[in-house]
Amino acid sequence: MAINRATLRQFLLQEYRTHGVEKDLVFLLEDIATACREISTLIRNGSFLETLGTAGSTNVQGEAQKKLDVIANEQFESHIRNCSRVAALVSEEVDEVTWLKDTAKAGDYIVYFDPLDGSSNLNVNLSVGSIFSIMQLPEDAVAGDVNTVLRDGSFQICSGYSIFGPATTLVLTLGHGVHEFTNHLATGEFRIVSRNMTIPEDCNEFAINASRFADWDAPVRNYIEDCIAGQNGPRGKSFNMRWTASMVVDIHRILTRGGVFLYPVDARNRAEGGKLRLMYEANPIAFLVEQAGGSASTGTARILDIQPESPHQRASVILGSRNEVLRIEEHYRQED
Ligand SMILES: O=P(O)(O)OC[C@H]1O[C@](O)(COP(=O)(O)O)[C@@H](O)[C@@H]1O
Ligand SMILES: [Mg+2]
Ligand SMILES: [Mg+2]
Repeated sequence: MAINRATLRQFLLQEYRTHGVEKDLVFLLEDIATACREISTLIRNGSFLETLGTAGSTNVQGEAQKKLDVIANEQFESHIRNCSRVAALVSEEVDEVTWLKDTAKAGDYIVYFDPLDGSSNLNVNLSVGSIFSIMQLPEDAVAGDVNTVLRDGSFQICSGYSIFGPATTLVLTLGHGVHEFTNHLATGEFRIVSRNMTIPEDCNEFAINASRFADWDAPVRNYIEDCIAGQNGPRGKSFNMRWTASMVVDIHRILTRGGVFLYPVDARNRAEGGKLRLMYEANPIAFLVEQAGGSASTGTARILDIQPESPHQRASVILGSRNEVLRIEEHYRQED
């Protein structure tokens, strides 16, 4: 059966013609798509390749690395190296910034990535994914200087994620809306399945790890209690809850049918500044959410305005349907 859905390449070349997206970025995104396809196959065959266990090493976050965290990182790095315009890599699984060039030329790319998101779900056959963000080197860039890669999220020219679930999905933005592709198994090509994904302003579904209830600050507790109070409560409507422990999967649901996702700073993670990482989790997702008409906040500030101080810093993450995020920000204001 002929599939008259544009391939990723056809879509990207249209972006090149319509929005002047650089040809090098088109090729880089195709390399990243290939890495995602490879990772998806390695995960599906994990039981036979014996890659489902732990690697015996820890990353800069102090987390025990899964074998597939390391393998996925290698896949990303090896495919991204095909693009001669990439100057630096920032990965969740590598402590230092990886510089691919000795001299830094303004406009060259920096790729930030979480090679495997939701890794606690790996050996229980639940969906996981990868997240990436692309920025360009500033005029005053200095190769080898970590400050060169510490740009705030509004400098992103592209971000996206892939999900390795029932289908292998790729969702991305180049600053002109959010678009979803599915990997067509017979041809191995990513083909477009949804253009201009939009998050409804209102919703009745929240995603939060409720087991941390006792650690939440008052604004989050008050917001969730109001939701759980249901029809007879201050919200006058019932809410549903979902939590998959894979951020990409929770976000994909929100981009598809609305909702709000919270991983706030709380009493247990305050010392680290939160759980999720700014450069390769919060920023890329915030760019997608804003491009889809949603909001992305720390509770007190816009995530994309945060000036980073270190490549692996964490952030409070509250994002999704605009009116819910505004309501949560109002709870923080009242607290202040
Ligand atoms: O274990 P918790 O507290 O539910 O946290 C789950 C969160 O941690 C993460 O797994 C962190 O990402 P990594 O798997 O890339 O470290 C998110 O995907 C997810 O939203
Ligand atoms: Mg992650
Ligand atoms: Mg990860």
